[in-house]
Amino acid sequence: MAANNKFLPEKKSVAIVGCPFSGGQPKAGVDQGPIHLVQAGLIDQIEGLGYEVTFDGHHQFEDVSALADPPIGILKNPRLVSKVSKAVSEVVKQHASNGKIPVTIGGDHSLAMGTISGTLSQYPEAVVVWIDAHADLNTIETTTTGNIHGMPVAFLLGLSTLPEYSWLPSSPPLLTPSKIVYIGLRDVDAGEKALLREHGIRAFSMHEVDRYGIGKVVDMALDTVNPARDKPVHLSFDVDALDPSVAPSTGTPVRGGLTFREGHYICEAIHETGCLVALDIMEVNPSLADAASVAQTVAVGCSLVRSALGETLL
Ligand SMILES: NC(=[NH2+])NCCC[C@H](N)C(=O)O
Ligand SMILES: [Mn+2]
Ligand SMILES: [Mn+2]
Repeated sequence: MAANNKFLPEKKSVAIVGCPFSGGQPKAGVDQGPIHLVQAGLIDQIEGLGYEVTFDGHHQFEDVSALADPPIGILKNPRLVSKVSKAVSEVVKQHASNGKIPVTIGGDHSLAMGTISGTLSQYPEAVVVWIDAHADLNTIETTTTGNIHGMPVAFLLGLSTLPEYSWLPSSPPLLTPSKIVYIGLRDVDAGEKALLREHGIRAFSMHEVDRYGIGKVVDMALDTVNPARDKPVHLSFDVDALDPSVAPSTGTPVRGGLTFREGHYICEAIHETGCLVALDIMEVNPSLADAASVAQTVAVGCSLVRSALGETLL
């Protein structure tokens, strides 16, 4: 039985935002992630939890894919990523303003610029729980790859600004360092470590998961950003937070990740707060493994969504 939500109408409704987009990173296939998640029955599964589900088909990005888009510095596809995220931001805000929980299925994690800005424009007091092996905090100055999926948090915090991203407010930014917390980190670039320290951004790496256990880590993480459990929560879940043995088919796997249960526990515990207002499931790439591993990764994407929306074990 799903817990009552503190911010949403009693009639439970979810809007699926399907984002077949891969422009924030170089590997083909992550744009097929949302198609696989829907084909695996995600919508029926959410309806099975008692939600009314809106899904108007996957987002069509073709009008922007033909765009002339030379690199800015070493940033790849900078205009394309910006336009797509801006469109996603508007859709997410629209669904949120209608009292629905936007569940965005990616697609690469650059999309979180869109989803989180959409949530914050509807709920300015919302906090972000970011589950990832990576901090995705590189700025234009610190990125060594130029892949924008490693940079969305820096844009959201206003640490990176470009005229091409002027739709994203930077002074003041929508997101501030005290409103985001990370769980699952284990592959953080040197520049990102410096930024985490400099801005006092709270992060629970796999080291803390090992030391305290996931139950305590989620409590501590929520205590830092949402101590009274009275603020809306946006959960942005990169499936590479999970160990590659659990979610093998993703673009930047890193060993030593969350177990199946640790990942699902995070989603269950966020659901139990009654504060979840938006969810992202990102970086499922169905072309990077054998069929069984792809099916396993897609199934885990679906089950994380169900856990965050109130599926319980008993
Ligand atoms: N969303 C992701 N999987 N991000 C991986 C980022 C990897 C690396 N830190 C970079 O900046 O490129
Ligand atoms: Mn990641
Ligand atoms: Mn990520």
